[in-house]
Amino acid sequence: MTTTDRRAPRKAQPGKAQPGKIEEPQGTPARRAALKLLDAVLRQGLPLEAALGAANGLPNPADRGLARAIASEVLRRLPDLDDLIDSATPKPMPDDAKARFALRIALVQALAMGTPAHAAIATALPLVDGGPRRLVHGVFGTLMRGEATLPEPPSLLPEVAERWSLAWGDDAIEQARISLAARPALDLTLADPSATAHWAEQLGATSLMPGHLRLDNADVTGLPGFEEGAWWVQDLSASLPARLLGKGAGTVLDLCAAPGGKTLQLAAAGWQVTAVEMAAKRLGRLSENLARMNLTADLVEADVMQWTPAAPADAVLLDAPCSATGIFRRHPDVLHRVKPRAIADLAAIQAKMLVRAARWVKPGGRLVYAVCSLEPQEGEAVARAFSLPGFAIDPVRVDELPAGLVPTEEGFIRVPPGALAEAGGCDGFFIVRFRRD
Ligand SMILES: C[S@@+](CC[C@H](N)C(=O)[O-])C[C@H]1O[C@@H](n2cnc3c(N)ncnc32)[C@H](O)[C@@H]1O
Repeated sequence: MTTTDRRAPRKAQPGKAQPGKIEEPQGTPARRAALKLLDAVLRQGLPLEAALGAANGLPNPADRGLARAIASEVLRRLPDLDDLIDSATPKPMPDDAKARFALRIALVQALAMGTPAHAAIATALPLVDGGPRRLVHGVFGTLMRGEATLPEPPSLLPEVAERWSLAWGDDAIEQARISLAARPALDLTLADPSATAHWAEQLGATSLMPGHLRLDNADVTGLPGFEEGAWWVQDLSASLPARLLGKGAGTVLDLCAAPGGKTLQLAAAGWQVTAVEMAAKRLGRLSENLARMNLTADLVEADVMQWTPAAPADAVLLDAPCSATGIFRRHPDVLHRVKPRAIADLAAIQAKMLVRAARWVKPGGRLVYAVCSLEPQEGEAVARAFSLPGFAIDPVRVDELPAGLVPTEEGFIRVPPGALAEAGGCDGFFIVRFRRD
């Protein structure tokens, strides 16, 4: 971790203390915010990104960054942290006990983030003020004295390991654990793939296929090419669906479009794009992204399940709303929030959306369906169940993929956990392309 707070907790300054109010150690507000974030994800089922806006009104950006880093690290290591806590408590603490949250926050810092143990516990204890401070202090002390460690790589939540082991095999579980520990690289997509070598040199990046660059995480806005709109941030896997439609050949409907990585790709490839998105705020971001890149698309704020285009299109890309379990490396909250029931509900919506999208494809046109999900119910099962007359799978060719990825026997792209691990990995994805007679 790079965002740590190694400052020892400081006592309140004498002149500033308010009568009757116990001053908190410096650093506690960030831990309090981390607690709120974890509560929002684990108890309310909110995405961490959504909780970040709602849950912490911290004025200091460094504190906000620290709160987010602590919460993310807890989510990466939750099963292992809980095993440690359970090994040191006389009777099991409820999952949602504040004491358990405080211990998770203190332990993850001391054992995985390089925070000195005394600072980790001193800043976490106020989270249980008026409650079991002695218990929290005692459990933390026992574990520290016993030189407790967290396993590397972190363990997956048992229910996720079971689900993915059934879908992708035990080796994929090991790979998923390794990718959970690693910090994903920063991937960029170039507006002009023919300039890949030029930008790779400018940015000191590697490239896994034309139009793709990979570099260590960096301050994006400070990189060469940002201002002039030479590239945008997009995981390699997320760039594959739009690539399957090739160079612009008429009109394309980009359904469920924001924040617009695929809209940008399609517009840059010369398509006449209509981007449909129902979330107004996200559509605003798409519009800003287009402006920075100096690209154009018709933007429609609408629910794909209600909206109908004025005319069919030469191509339709449906990047359907999904569980997003494929992006667990950057967003470990998905591992905890996404339950089998939600996956089944999403799969039902995706199947309906795909049929709707298909009706808007001109004869001779193509349809791409994609989800950033590692759940076969949302990917393979939706593709196999799709049976509109006149449509057939247009199998993906190996030369359309980065070296190391191959299409499945059915012609799908399935990016499982651990794909391209030696090159730095990529998000889990499912993609299928159909052609209409
Ligand atoms: C996976 S994200 C899309 C990512 C996007 N295609 C990109 O490349 O940047 C799914 C998007 O679908 C939108 N969405 C969900 N249900 C929708 C619906 N019924 N109609 C339109 N948009 C929808 C969500 O607001 C979200 O922005």
